[in-house]
Amino acid sequence: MRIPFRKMHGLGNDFVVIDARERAVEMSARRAAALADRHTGIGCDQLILLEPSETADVRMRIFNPDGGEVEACGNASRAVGLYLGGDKRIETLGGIIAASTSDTGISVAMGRPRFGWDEIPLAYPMDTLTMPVGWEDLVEPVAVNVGNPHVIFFVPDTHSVDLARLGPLIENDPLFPRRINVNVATLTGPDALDLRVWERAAGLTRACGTGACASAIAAMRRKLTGRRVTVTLPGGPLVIEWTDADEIIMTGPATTSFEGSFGTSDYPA
Ligand SMILES: N[C@@H](CCC[C@H](N)C(=O)O)C(=O)O
Repeated sequence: MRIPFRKMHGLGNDFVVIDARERAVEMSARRAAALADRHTGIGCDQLILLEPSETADVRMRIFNPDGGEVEACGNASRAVGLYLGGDKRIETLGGIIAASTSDTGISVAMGRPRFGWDEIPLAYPMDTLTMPVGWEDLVEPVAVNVGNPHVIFFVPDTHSVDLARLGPLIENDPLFPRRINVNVATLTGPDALDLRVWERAAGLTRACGTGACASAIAAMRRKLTGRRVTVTLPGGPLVIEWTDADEIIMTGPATTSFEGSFGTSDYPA
């Protein structure tokens, strides 16, 4: 049997999107990891499975390239918004989010940020606005959960950080019982950040939508910026707003690259 898929990306953060709303597709960690493999599979940063939902218009399941299922993916949310069109409520493990398309791009209401040490989660209590921890030159980060867990370091220049080496050390530190996405951010203007992200289980990516949300919220909490910030990633910019209703709104592009199909016997569940 063959399963159709759509290859999409948001600012170069790329996805294999499988629409399983009409016909169920069994997804195991083994199958997700095999499909995501860039050498022997289709290749992607995350695999996205769309299923029927009882609480929203669609259920979006997100698998990292190691096959682990996770709570949130900002760039994939915009890609799914583009694919479905119009205004859609999307159920995720991190909560219900809402995507809408307009001339300026795709906006997603990503939910509320959480700051409690046990909501990140961290292994033990501490201040999440100025964490009393460090890894070499990366010190005193902010921790924010925007559906998934993030830690944000404000640095003088994101490009001078060896994120390929430090990212996995921090991601797998016992301080983070569910591991962590690692962000390094630089303030480049009154409401502008540069950002690079080491994604949990995916490594360095061209862009991370939830990383942009978490870093913008961290900058706002530290009073470095106003409540609407442009975050520029290696793949391009996203606009992040934190509304008075405590909702994070992310706006940016999404693109379809191509459509194809794979054989279930080539990628056993
Ligand atoms: N690329 C994503 C984040 C995907 C999930 C992340 N790797 C995690 O494990 O939490 C985004 O655009 O937000």
